[in-house]
Amino acid sequence: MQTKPLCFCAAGLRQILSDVIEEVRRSVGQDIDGAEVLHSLLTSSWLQSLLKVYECLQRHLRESPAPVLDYASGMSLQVLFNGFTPCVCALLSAHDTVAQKDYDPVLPPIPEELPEDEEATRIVCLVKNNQPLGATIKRNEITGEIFVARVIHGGLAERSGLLHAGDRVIEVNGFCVDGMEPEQVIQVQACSHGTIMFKVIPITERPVHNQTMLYVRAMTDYSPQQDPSIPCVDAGMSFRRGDILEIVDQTDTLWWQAKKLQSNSACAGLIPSTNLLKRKQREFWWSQPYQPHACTQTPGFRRSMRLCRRRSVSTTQLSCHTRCPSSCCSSLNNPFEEVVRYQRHPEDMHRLIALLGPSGVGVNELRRRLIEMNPNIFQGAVPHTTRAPRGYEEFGREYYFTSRESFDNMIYNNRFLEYGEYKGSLYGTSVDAVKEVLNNGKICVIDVEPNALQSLRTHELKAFIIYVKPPSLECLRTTRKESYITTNYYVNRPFKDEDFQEMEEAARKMESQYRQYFDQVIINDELQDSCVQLLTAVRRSQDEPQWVPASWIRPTAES
Ligand SMILES: Nc1ncnc2c1ncn2[C@@H]1O[C@H](COP(=O)(O)OP(=O)(O)OP(=O)(O)O)[C@@H](O)[C@H]1O
Repeated sequence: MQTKPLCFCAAGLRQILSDVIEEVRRSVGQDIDGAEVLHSLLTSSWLQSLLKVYECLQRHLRESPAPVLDYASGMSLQVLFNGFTPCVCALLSAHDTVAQKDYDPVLPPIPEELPEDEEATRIVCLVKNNQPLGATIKRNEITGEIFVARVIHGGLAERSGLLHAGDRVIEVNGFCVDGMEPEQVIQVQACSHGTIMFKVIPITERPVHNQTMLYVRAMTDYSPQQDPSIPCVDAGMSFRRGDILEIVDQTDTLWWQAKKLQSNSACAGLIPSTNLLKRKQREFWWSQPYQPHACTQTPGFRRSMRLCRRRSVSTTQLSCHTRCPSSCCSSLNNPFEEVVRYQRHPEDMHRLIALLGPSGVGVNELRRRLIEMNPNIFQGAVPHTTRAPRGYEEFGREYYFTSRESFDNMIYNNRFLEYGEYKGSLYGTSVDAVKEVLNNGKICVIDVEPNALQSLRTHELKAFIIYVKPPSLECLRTTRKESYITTNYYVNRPFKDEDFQEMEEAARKMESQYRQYFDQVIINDELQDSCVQLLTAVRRSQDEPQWVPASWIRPTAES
């Protein structure tokens, strides 16, 4: 191979590389062992990119900007005199900082007296810049030694790569911490503002963690401020039901590290693990005085006769344990629901659209308008009833008229998403009625009571749940001036202030219990705007990736 003088200018490097490639290419032709692999390596795009980066750096070194003056701040007085703003003075001062290369943090000198077992210790200096350290400590109660308990993902300590869980801390800012309480150690480190120096004995064998990516939907609320058992309140992360969390570390069986998807913080926070949260919830549940089951206190029964759903929940015989998704039971079972990103394939069945909201908010109005907008695309599900058909009604159009016996059979076989009794007749929306619409390639739009949510959230229907929320009282008064409310007695009358207050109260309860299931919230202020929002949400649900329970996609996985 021909050799060239080693020249580190970019063009020289590129020349060397192309010579080498040419040489290797010839060897490929001669069938020399390994030449093919080498050739593909040298021609790989990443090597070319690396070379480009190198070229850029070289160019920057050659053309590095030179300071205009050594001390430009001297011009400030002149600038001020001429009426320029302090911003210009600040610019000049920044110029000087760069010109004098005065931007490196000033670190304290490394102590001269190093202990004999010097190899075992490490001095770590971190520039805090008002950020939290991103590590927690613990004390060995027998020896009094202080250890790094955990390093928070994305925090200062982790980014430095110098502190690890299990490292023994000997000194902080020159203070020996052996025998100190963790709170005292925190006090010492809290006192330092610029830099902080640790003397540590690094852990000898750092465990290797193969963390898999895990995303969950919180099914409960959590606040570190209200949890006396959290190892470090400041490192804790609060979350609300419905938040999507990325679990970044499950090393500790009790305290996980997580990031909130909606937040743009690079730093993770501590949250209780599933098992710990379950334990806390059980303890809390047992500590509460007896209250009637929340499932029997469903807020805001609807007044309209949509399926007569308002109807006595007591007659629906729904088993709370299997069906009620409210916070009182299902979150006790599972405080986190594993979720995955799901994008419906254009050839797959559409996702079921389910609307819910407090009575009178306009769920039915919005549903009706959506279907009217394009009946070829949107359709409701035909309900079943045991009542006799009226003159104008047709089987399969208004209702599927059925005998009490076959209705009971359907209940027994779990074929209803929801059902209830009104004036001695049974009414219900069946899974098959929904599937019939979906199988015809249409988007099925139904409105439901919160009790039905669990039965909609299945692999089969993949319901997208839209919560219709009332706007402020003020806005309700102005937007509903011309509207009529349907009362329990089928009387239409104008809305009163009490109706709005009742609606807001029902909304508050519904949100506090079921928020975790809402895929979208629409505030129904101006009807026209709400319709547009609904249409957009429905389109997004069908065409854009959404978070759905992992069990829908991997039906065998535990959700
Ligand atoms: N944004 C809005 N602005 C003005 N009027 C509205 C708006 N939304 C709904 N309405 C009117 O409010 C009344 C109640 O609406 P709707 O029947 O849809 O309520 P609902 O949520 O289905 O509750 P219920 O089941 O108890 O009837 C209707 O007269 C409807 O036209």
